[in-house]
Amino acid sequence: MTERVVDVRGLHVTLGEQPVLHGIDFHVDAGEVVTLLGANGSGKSTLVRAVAGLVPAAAGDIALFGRPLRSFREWRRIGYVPQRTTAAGGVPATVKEVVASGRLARRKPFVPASRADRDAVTRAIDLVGLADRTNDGIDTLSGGQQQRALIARAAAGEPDLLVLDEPNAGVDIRSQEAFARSLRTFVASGRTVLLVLHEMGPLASLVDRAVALDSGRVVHDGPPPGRADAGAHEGQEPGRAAAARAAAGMTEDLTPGHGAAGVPDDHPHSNEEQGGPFGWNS
Ligand SMILES: Nc1ncnc2c1ncn2[C@@H]1O[C@H](COP(=O)(O)OP(=O)(O)OP(=O)(O)O)[C@@H](O)[C@H]1O
Repeated sequence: MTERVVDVRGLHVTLGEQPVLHGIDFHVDAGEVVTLLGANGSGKSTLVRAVAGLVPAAAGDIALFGRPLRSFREWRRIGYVPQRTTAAGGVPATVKEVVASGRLARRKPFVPASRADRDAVTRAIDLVGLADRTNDGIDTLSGGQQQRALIARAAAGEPDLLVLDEPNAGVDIRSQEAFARSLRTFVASGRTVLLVLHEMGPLASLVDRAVALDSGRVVHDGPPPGRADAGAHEGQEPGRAAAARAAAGMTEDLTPGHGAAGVPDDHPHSNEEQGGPFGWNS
């Protein structure tokens, strides 16, 4: 049976005085790539932050890898990349140092990095296509490259679930494509991804399922918008997805012509990169 990696039931979240999520039911199964979509302020970041244990639930339940959040301790199984932050942060650090910091949860305290730690860092840097920038200062990288370094930092911990909040926001198309390639390698090893997106862009062919939020409620859970079977999923009558999409304020960017339609043959689960050059299976 497929493992349920994220299981959210009846989740309510209130921030300050404001109710933000209103009874969210939502799940991610092992090996899935699930995207959260929706207009600004619909609650996407709040939902992933709740899943990452960063904001408390007012009501409802969240389970990770089959364990209730309150007793979940295996945080090293989760790599979380928050919404765009600068990787530099005023600290003079190289790409390698930033990425290596993502390995700390796997290391024993006060013991030098093992061969496995060093290899994991090298693989993560390769994964996001920054091998030629390994020893460069993080502040010399473009915004998109810094974002890739943060993704590599999350990947260095070899998580089973990668949670990414708008990894492509403000990122140049070259970095978006590099990220899509690295994500394809990551999911080819059966790992799981939950990500917030505004536009699917080069990631369209990787996404298995889209969950759209509108004002803190789920209004669509099924094939990504624009895909041929969208709206005919889980008993939804055709056309409902389009209505949900409109309600969620989604634009034509998510519709055919922007890559969401016509899923190419190189879908991750049948991908020639199976196992990957970076050893995600190891
Ligand atoms: N710390 C906070 N205190 C009070 N309200 C907040 C807080 N953080 C977010 N909100 C509100 O919660 C709602 C959902 O915000 P959230 O950031 O989750 O939406 P989003 O869908 O991720 O938006 P965006 O696409 O702009 O990032 C918004 O109305 C926002 O103003």
